[in-house]
Amino acid sequence: MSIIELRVCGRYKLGPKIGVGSFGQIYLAKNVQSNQDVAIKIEEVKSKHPQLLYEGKILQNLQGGVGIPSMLWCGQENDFNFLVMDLLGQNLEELLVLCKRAFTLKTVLMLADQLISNLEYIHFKNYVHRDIKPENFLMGCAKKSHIVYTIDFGLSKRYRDARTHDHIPQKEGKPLIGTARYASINTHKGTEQSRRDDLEALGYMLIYFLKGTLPWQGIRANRKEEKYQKIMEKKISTPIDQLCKGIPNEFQQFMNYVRNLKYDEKPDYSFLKKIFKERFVKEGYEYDYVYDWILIPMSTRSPFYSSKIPLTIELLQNEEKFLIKEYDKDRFGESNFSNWNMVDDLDHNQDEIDQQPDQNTKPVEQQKPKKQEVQQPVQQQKKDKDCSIF
Ligand SMILES: Nc1ncnc2c1ncn2[C@@H]1O[C@H](COP(=O)(O)OP(=O)(O)OP(=O)(O)O)[C@@H](O)[C@H]1O
Repeated sequence: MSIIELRVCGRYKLGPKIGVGSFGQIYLAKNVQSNQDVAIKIEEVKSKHPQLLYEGKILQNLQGGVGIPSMLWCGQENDFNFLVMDLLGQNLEELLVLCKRAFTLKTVLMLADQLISNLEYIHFKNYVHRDIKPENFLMGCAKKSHIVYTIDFGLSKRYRDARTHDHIPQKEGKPLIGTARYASINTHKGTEQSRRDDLEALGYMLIYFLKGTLPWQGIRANRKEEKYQKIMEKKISTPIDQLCKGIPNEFQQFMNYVRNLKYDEKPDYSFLKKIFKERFVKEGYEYDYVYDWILIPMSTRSPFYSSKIPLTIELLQNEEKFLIKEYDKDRFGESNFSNWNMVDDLDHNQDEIDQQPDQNTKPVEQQKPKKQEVQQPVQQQKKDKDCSIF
C-alpha cells in the first residue's frame, strides 16, 4: 500500500508535507469523519533507531498541560509509525524571519512568560526537553493562536523518578544532545542534562530573539566536533554582561540565575517569571497577545504551508544542529516497541528508554513514490480554514 493512499488509523487522509525534521516528516492530514485538520509525524518502522513511539509515549504523559499539543493517535501501521496531533501554526524561527530577524521586547517578554511555564510543566511531569530551539515552539491555531506550544519530545528524558522524585545521577561524558547554538555550557561539557539546562538554553533563545544573533553564530571549522568545541569556548569566554549588552538587565539576571543552578536543583520558575513580569509592567505594556507578527499584514505573509517547507529545509542544513553520533548504550538500551500499537495500551509506569536518533531515515517520498494529489496546494485541500494563519 502506498503511504499516500493510506488512511492513518482508518480516518486520517494524508495531505501535503508541512515540516521536515531530522527524525520525521510532518504532514497535514484530515480526519475524514470529523473534517478536522491535524498534523501527522511519520517515521519508517525500519529506521535504525525508531523514536516516534517513544515520543508519543512522552507526549501522552504530558497531555492536558497548557502549551502541549493534543495527541490524537499514535501507533504503527504497515511500515510506518505515526503520531497524530493537533495542527499548530508557525514555529518561532519562521516568525522571527517574518519579523526581519528580531522581536520587540514586548513580544519576547510575553513569550518568555509562557515558555517558562511550559518548561515548568514539562519538568513537573518529570521530563527534561533537551532540544530547546525556536523551531520547537509553535503558535497555536484559530482560537489558540495566542498560545505557544512546545513540540518534539524525541530527545526528552525522564530526569527523576515519577513517584519518589529521586533525581537521575549526574554523569559526565555524555554525547551532545540538542542544538549547539542554544545548548548550555554543561551540555557542551558532556554533563547529563537536567532542568537547569533547558532554562539556560531558553535564555540563549530569548537573547537570540531580541538581538537576532548570538556571538557564537557563524563560527567556521573543518569538522563538526571542532566547530562545537569552538562554540563552547566562545560561550564560556563571553561574559554574561557582554552577551546581554544592549538589552534590558533582566536577561542578565535570568542568565546569572540559571547558570548558577546546581545539577539537581529545582529552579524557582516563579522568580524567573517575576523578573520579566516586573519589566513588562515597568514598560507599561499590556498583556494583550499582540505579538509582532500579528501586526504584519496577512497580505504580505506568504501562504503558511508553502512558506514552511523551504524554511524547514534550510533549517536542516543548519550545521549547528548536532545529532548523537555514536551508539549510546546508556541511553538507548534494549528497546522493544513491537508490542505497542495504540498509545492507549501503554503502561504509564514503565520508564522511557532514551533513543538514538536515526540519521539514516530516508524521507518517506524517497522510498514510496509520491502521488500527485499530495502535491496539491493546501488551499485546494483545505476548504474550511480553521487555522488563523491562513
Ligand atoms: N503539530 C504540528 N503542526 C504544524 N507543524 C508542525 C507540527 N509539528 C511539527 N511541525 C513542523 O515540523 C517541524 C519539524 O517537527 P519536529 O521538530 O517534530 O520534527 P523532528 O524530526 O523531531 O525535528 P528535529 O530536527 O528538530 O529533531 C517543526 O519545526 C514545525 O515547523
